[in-house]
Amino acid sequence: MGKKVSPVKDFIAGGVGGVCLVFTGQPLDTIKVRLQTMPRPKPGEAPLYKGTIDCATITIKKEGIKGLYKGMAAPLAGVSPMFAVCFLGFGIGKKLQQKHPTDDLTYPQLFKAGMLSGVFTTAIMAPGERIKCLLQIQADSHKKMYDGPLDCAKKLYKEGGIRSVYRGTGATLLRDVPASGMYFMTYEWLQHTLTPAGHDRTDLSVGRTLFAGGMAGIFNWAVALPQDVLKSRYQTAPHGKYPNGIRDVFKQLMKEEGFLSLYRGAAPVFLRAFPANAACFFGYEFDKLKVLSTGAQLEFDG
Ligand SMILES: CC(=O)O[C@H](CC(=O)[O-])C[N+](C)(C)C
Repeated sequence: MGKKVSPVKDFIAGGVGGVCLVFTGQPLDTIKVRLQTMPRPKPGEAPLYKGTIDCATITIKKEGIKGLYKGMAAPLAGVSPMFAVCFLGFGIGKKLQQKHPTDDLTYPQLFKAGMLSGVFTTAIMAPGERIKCLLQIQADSHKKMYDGPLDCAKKLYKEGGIRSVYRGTGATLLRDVPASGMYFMTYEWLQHTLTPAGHDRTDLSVGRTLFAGGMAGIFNWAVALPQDVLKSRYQTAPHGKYPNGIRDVFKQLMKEEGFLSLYRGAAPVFLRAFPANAACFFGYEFDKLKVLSTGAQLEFDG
């Protein structure tokens, strides 16, 4: 028999998990976006970055450690509500499929609940990612385009209204709907598999919780990476460069850089995925336990 689903507890604990994820994952996220969006070298020219370590070294040399934390204000401000909504969406997705509040769900049902969570988060994720990516690729120079997330949002709005702020929404959905399905299904599957017989999931050790969370992140990105490359390119391109959206980005990538370019940034993505998501689920479970143990009346029975 499963536990009663409480989307409100999920909302609060998800927010805490999101903050843990940003602090742990931001430097490798910056490297990922820089590798994904660097200009293609002309024949005979060296690429801007040769790989993950080269990108990290150049960034630290030119901009200091703070260069790796560039654009963090946007995900920090957005990620807490985003992960709160993400876990809330998953909770609602589960609830919608249960006939009885303590019913266990099958793995395909958990996948579907995860996909619903991906739809929920896109409203916050799409503009957050647009601003974050633009700030992350902005090298430290005197000719900075954007003076922080708010300035960036204002300038995008001035340039093309709300459509510009939300550029990349389709790509974000294409990435996060299947990825979130995978994320939550893997986490629940591993939690179930790692729980010793006769014990409850809440008894799971910290190490096993970290492992399940980290692996959920790896599975998430195994599904999300190609769409993420398209999204990063599209969201950081100059206005009007890709009139047909990510279809144009895809055609250009296939023509000029080949299929493997869809996996650009794989090293920092997978290096980040495990620790960042282990931290996220740790924050989530820890906070959920705290909320449960304080006996807070947060059940959502509607
Ligand atoms: C693409 C993304 O944001 O993935 C999240 C995990 C991570 O590594 O940032 C998970 N989720 C899509 C469920 C929000």
